[in-house]
Order: sequence, then C-alpha cells, then structure tokens
Amino acid sequence: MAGVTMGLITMRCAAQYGQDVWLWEAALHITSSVRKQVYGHVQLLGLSYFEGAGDTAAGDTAYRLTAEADQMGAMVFAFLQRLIPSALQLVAMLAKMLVLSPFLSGATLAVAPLMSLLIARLGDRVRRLSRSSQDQVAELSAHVNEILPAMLVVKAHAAEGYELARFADLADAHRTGRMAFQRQQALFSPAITLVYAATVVSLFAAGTKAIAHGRFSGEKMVAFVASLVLLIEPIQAVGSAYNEIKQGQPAVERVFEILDTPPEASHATGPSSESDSIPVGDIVFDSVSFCYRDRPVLRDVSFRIREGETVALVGPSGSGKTTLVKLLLRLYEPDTGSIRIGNRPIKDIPLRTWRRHLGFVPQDSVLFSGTVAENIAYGVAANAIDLRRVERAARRAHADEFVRGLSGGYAAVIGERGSTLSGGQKQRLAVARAIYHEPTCLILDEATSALDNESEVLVRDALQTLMAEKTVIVIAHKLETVQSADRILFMEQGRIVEEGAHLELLERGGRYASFYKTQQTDDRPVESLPPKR
Ligand SMILES: Nc1ncnc2c1ncn2[C@@H]1O[C@H](COP(=O)(O)OP(=O)(O)OP(=O)(O)O)[C@@H](O)[C@H]1O
Repeated sequence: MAGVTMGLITMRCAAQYGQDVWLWEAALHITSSVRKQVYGHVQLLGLSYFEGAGDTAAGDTAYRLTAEADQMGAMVFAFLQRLIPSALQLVAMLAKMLVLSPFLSGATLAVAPLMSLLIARLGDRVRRLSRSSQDQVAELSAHVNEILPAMLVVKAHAAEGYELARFADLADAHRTGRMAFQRQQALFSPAITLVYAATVVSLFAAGTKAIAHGRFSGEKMVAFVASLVLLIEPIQAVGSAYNEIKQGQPAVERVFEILDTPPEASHATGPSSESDSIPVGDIVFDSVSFCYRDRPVLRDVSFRIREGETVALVGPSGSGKTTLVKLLLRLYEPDTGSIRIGNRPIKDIPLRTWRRHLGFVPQDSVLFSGTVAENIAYGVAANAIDLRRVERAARRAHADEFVRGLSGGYAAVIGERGSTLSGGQKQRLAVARAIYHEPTCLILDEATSALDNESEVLVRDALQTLMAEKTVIVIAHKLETVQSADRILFMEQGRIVEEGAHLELLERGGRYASFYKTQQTDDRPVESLPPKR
C-alpha cells in the first residue's frame, strides 16, 4: 500500500509539473504572438497616434506591450490551470451529492444564484478598479519615460526636487487607486466563505432534523457533509481564478485597444510591393490645405518642384514648413487638394515604395543604440548590411573620417540615441543614413542648433554635393543654404507668399527681402527673425 501510495503521489507530482510547464508554454505563446501582432500594428499607426497627447504617449504604449501583455499571459494561465479544472471538479462533486441526496443537493443548489450574483458583482467591481489602477501605472510609466531621457534638462534646471514632487503625486494617486482595488479583492474570499458557511450550517440543521424524523440515515448525512466540505476548495479556486481573470481583463482591453486603432490609411489596404516602379518626375502640390484637429496650418498651398531642383522652404517659425514636409512624406493626408508625383497622385504610389525613395534628415538627428553601420543602414538586418555602401554613404556625408577615428570604426557601438557622439557627428550620420538607400529625393530639416564651425562646414559641404545630384527640399534656417538653393518658397501663416531665386526675391523687395535684410544685421538663424509687418 505504501509503495502504491508513493507511486500514485509521484505520478500526480509528475503530472502536475507537466501540466504547469505545458500550460505556461501555451500562455506565453499566446502572449508573445499577441505582443508581436500588436507591435506590428503599432508600426502601421499614423503619426497622429504618436503625436497625440495622454494615453497614446510612448510610455503608455510601451507599458501595454510589456507589463500588461505579461499580465495577459498570467490571466490565460489562471484560466487554463485553475478555472477549468476547478469548475470540472465542482460539477463532479455536485453530481456525487445529487446521487447521495437529491433533496439536500437541491437545497444546496438553491444558494447557487446568490453565490453567482455575488461573484459577478464583486468581479465587476474588481475589473473596474483594476482598470483605473492600471491606467494610473501606465501614466506613471509614461511620465518616467518622458523625464528620464531628458535628465540633462532636469539637472541643468536643478529641477530634481520638482520632478520628485511630480512623481510623488502620481505615485500617491496610484497608491490610493490600487488600495481601493486591493480592498475590493480582499473582500472576495471572505464573502464567498460566508455564504458557503451559511449554506453548510443550514444544511446541518435541516439534516439533523431529517435524521431525527428517520427520513435520512446518519451515514448518508456524514457522506453528504463530507462532499459538501470538499466543495469549498473548488468553490474558492473558481472564485479566486475568476477574480484574477477580472483583474487581468483591463490589461487585455488596453492591449487590444491598440489593435482597434485604425492604421494609416495607406497601410489599410495591405503591404505594398517592393518592386513598384520608382516614382520620378516633378513634385506638385495643388491647392493643399491641412488642419491639425480644428487648427488650419496649411491654406491653399500650390507649387511645383522640378526633378533635380533644390528648393528651400523659408519662413517664420510656425508658418507650416515642417507640416508641408510631413504631408510630402505622407505622415498626414491633406484635407483638401492633392499632391502629385509626375502625373501620378501620391495616393496611388504604395506608401512603402514612396518613402523608400525619400531620404529624410530630421532636425533632431535621432540615432539608435547599435553600431555605426547599423545606424547608417537603418532598416536593413545586421547580416544583410552592405558595408561598402555604408562607407560610401558616410564618405559623401563627410562622416567617414570621424567614424574611422572611433574605436571599432563602423562596428563601434554608439550609446542609446547616439549619446556618445557630438551634435555635428550625429547630424552627419543622419545624412549618411538618409542617402544609404540612394533616395531620388532628399528632404532636410536643417538644424538650427549651433554646431561648431568645423562641423557646420562639413555638414554644409556634404549637403552641397548632394544638392547637385538629387531633388532636395530643405527647410532652410541658414543663409548659406538659402542662397545656394535654386528656388525659395517663402511661407507665412500656412501660405506660400513668395517664390523665386534668392537674388530675384531680393530685387522684388517683398517679404523675403525684408526677412533677409533683418538677417544680415543679425546673426540669428533666418527662421527666428520676425517677418516685416
Ligand atoms: N502634431 C501637431 N499637432 C497640433 N499642432 C501642431 C502639430 N505640429 C505642429 N503643429 C502646429 O502647426 C503649426 C505649424 O507647425 P510647423 O512645425 O509646420 O511649423 P514650422 O514652420 O516648421 O516651424 P519651425 O520653423 O519652428 O519648425 C504650428 O503652429 C504648430 O503649433
């Protein structure tokens, strides 16, 4: 008997181990595939999602994809490992009790609706409170994600205390919310036990009465009560697994909310073919207007940029230059009017194909942690990087020399966001990255930040060479760039108010001329100068 008992226990333990491993594998598989699917969807979302405020902040999305996706896995595990077996056990025990005494079983089952109502009510409140607590953690995560990368500014303003106070407010709000949730959850088990105990005590009373009147045997009563006592474990387990699922439900909702956000219009029809013909020809804006929410930013903008031309967008800050470029990159769609490439509406060119033919250098040169080569050949898998092409792009961007000076050269690892490089070096790498894929059109948002003279000359030289080869659209903040452009589009309050070459516009003596004159008596970049009133 001892041997058989040990054998059975060993089998049970082995089965338990196998079950847990298998179920975790299933739960983690589900988590991982949902996580990948949701991240894939995040990649297709429009820029407005990322530029939106509040719950779409990067930190919040990161929290949904990490901690909350994990919580979803734990919930799946609780469902498979505890809820299903306990529910089955409950059904089996009830069947056994029905066989022993239909009458007493009926009396026991009479409390089932009350128990179900209790569990449902408590579960609902747990879900609601868990959701608000989850929102608060996400807010905390978004806040930390915003502040930590900006520690330079925090420290430079000696704002550590201020930041601590802001964080403490959020942390306290979360503690209060979480406490309300935990209080509700703590109620779960005692409430179920209380209803259950009341049932057992009433049955005892009814059972002893039935025995006294000879309607029921003592042995049967003992067997029935024993079954009843055995019910407590599965009831508790069903209750707590249900509770855990309700607790995890908001995490699932929050993760799936991302999937409910519609992707960029042009991605909605599915991925584009890589082999689509290279778009060539003039870039034409025809009466394009655009609003950010209700705020008009571009008004009836029309122009043509000929193939190979270098056009400078100049104008006061906030006049809509970057927005115009965002429309060309199709990060936003015009509200009215149309954009054509050659004679083809831009909407007819698959988004991926179109963007592959553009090289974009943003004002803040964003680099990623990884090697220099990976940054230049961004978007290409590490094992598919063409090093000769990387070097050629770096040479044209005047970055080759400093890269060779780094320990490791092109294999040198640069810190997160390129924190180990100078501003000028980052900019030259950003230019190299923009030209790695040999774009047909280069779009530059010229940096206004004061690069040291040497870096500025190098960056400008690099750009001059490229301007001679490609269609270049540059948001120009510096006079040198403005003068070397074939044509200038001068913008004010979302409109192109003047258009022409530098000298031509000076002769005309209009808006641009006064803008330029103020610049000559002042060293500030063009864009920061006020327009003539
Ligand atoms: N994502 C956005 N959501 C709402 N409004 C925005 C957004 N981006 C820009 N704006 C607003 O649109 C207007 C035009 O901004 P834009 O960045 O195009 O100007 P800009 O001419 O490039 O300015 P700068 O030279 O200072 O970069 C500004 O008033 C700005 O506040």
